[in-house]
Amino acid sequence: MKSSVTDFQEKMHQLADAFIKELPEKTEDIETMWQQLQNDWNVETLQIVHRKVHGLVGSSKTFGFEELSQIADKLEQALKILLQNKASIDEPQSNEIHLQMQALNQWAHKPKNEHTQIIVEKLNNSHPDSDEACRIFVVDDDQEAAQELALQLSYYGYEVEAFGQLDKFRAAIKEDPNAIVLMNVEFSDDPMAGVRIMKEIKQEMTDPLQVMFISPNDDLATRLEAVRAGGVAYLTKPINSAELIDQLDSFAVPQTQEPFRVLIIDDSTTVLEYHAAVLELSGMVVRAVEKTDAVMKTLLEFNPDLILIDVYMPECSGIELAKVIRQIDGLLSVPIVYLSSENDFNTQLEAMCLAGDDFLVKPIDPKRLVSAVTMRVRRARLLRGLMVRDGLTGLFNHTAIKEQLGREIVRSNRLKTPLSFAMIDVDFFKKVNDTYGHAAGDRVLKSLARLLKQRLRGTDIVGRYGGEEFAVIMTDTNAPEAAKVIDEIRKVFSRLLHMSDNREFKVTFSCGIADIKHFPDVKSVSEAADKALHDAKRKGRNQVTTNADD
Ligand SMILES: Nc1nc2c(ncn2[C@@H]2O[C@H](COP(=O)(O)OP(=O)(O)OP(=O)(O)O)[C@@H](O)[C@H]2O)c(=O)[nH]1
Repeated sequence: MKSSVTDFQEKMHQLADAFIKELPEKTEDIETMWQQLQNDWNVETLQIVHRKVHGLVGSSKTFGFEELSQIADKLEQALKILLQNKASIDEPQSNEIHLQMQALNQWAHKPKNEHTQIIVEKLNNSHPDSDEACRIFVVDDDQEAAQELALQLSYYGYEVEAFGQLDKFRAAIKEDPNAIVLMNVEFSDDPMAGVRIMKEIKQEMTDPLQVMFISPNDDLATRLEAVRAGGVAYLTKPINSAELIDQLDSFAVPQTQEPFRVLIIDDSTTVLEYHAAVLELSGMVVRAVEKTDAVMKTLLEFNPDLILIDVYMPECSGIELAKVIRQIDGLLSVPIVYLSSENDFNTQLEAMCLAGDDFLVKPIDPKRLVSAVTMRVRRARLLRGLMVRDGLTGLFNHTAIKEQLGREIVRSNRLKTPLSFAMIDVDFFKKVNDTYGHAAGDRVLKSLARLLKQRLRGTDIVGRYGGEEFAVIMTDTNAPEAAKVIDEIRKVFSRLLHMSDNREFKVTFSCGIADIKHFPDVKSVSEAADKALHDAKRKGRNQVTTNADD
C-alpha cells in the first residue's frame, strides 16, 4: 500500500501540472483585459487585472515556479502603483507593463521541460505517518521514579519507555523524533542537565520536538530555560497525574480527539487543493470553498475549528468576508487566518485589525502551515473547552451535554434518523473512594472517560453528567444497537486493572438506555434513561438495560 506521503506528492505533481496547463489561458486572459483597458480605462477592470496577477504570484510560488513568480510579482507591483494613483496611465508606464505581460505570456507558453520547479519534496520526511502510534519517553536518572511514572502512564494506555541515561535517550529520540519527551530538569550531577541536553538535541535536529519538563522548582529562571529548550509544558513535582494525562492527551491522542476541521476559502482551485492536501495529510478534515456565495451554507453545516481565507477574491475581499463571519452567532471565537501572497505590511495589519487572527504569506512551508493551524485550533478548542468541558475528564459537562441532546433530537427528527441516550453510573463508587482514596477514584473516572471516547464513534457525544455518572448521545443508533455497543465497553471496563498504592482493583458500571422513538424530548428521554439505569442497578449492577426491557 502506498503511504499517504507518496499520495500527497503525487497529488502535488498533478496539481502543479494542472496549474501549468491552465497557465497560458490565464496569462492570455490577463493580456486581453489589459488591452481592453487601453481603450477604455476604468478602475474596476484594473482591479480585476491586479487580482488575477496577484493570484499568479501566490500560486506560482506555491508550486515552486520561482522565476514565474518573480515576473508576476514585478507586474503586480506596477499594477498596484497604478491602482493607488487611480489616474489614467502614461505611455512609458504602459509600455513597461506591456513588456512584463509579454514576459509572463512567454513563460506560460514555454515547453514544460524548460520550467524550473522547486517542488515540495521536502515534505517527504516532515510528517509522521498518521497511523504511527505516539510514544512517550520518560527521562530521569532516578530509575525507580522513571519506571514508576512509565507504569502509571501505561495504565492510561500509553506506550512508554523509561531512560535513566542521557546517551541512550539521545539515540532513541533521533530514531523516533515524534515521541513525546517527559524530561526531568534536575539530574544528580547537574541541576539543569535535562534542559541542557534538550537544547543540544534541538540544535542537532530539524523537526521540533515535543518536550514536557518536570522539575521540583517553580521559579521563573528554570521555567524560562525550559521554554528556551523547546519545552511545551512544565510540570512541578509532585506530579498531579490527572494534570499530566490531560497535557499528554492534548498532544498525543489524536484518536480520542476529533480531527481539526478547517474551512479554506480561496478562488484558485489549484492553490486551494494544495493547501487542503497539506492539511489532510496531517489528519485534518478540510472543506474547500471557491465561490464566496457558498460560504454561509458551508459555515453552518461544517462548523469549522478554523477558517483560512485568501485576501483577494472576485466577489468580495477576504477581509470583508471575515467581518461578515464575525457577525454570525457562534462564530465569533473561530480563528480566521489569512493566507495570501500579500506581503505589504500595512494590508496585513489592516486585515488583522479588522477581523483576523493571523496572516500567513504564500508560499508557506507545509510544515509551517500545519503548525500554525494546529496551534490556533488547539488554543481555540482549549478556550471553548473551558466553557463546556468537565475539568477532570475533559468530556462535555452536564449543561453542554443537555444542550447537545436538545440539538441532536431536533436533528434526528428532521432527518428521521434514530437516536439513543445512555446514562452510565460507576458501581459502588463510594466504596472505591473509601477503600483506595479519592485520587484513585478520580483515576477510575478518567479511565472510563478515555475508554468511552476511544471505543465510541466520533459522531457519538460523551459527557460527564455529574459525580460518577456519564451520559452518551448515540446518533443514528436505536436502543438495541446502543445497548450492544455499551455492553462491549462494559466488558472491557470490568477487566481493567486499576492501581492504588500497589493494590490492584477492578470496577464495573451499570447503564440505562432510552430511545427517542419512545421518548421524543430531552426531559422524557433523560428520565427514561435514568429509570433504565436504576433498573440495571436493582437487577444486580454491571449490566446494560434499555427502556424497551421495561
Ligand atoms: N473520586 C471522586 N469521587 C466522586 C466524584 N464525584 C462524586 N464522587 C463520589 O461518588 C460517590 C457516589 O456514591 P453513591 O451515589 O452512593 O453511589 P455508588 O457508591 O456508586 O453506588 P451505586 O451507584 O449504587 O452502585 C460518592 O461517594 C461521591 O463522593 C469525583 O469527581 N471524584
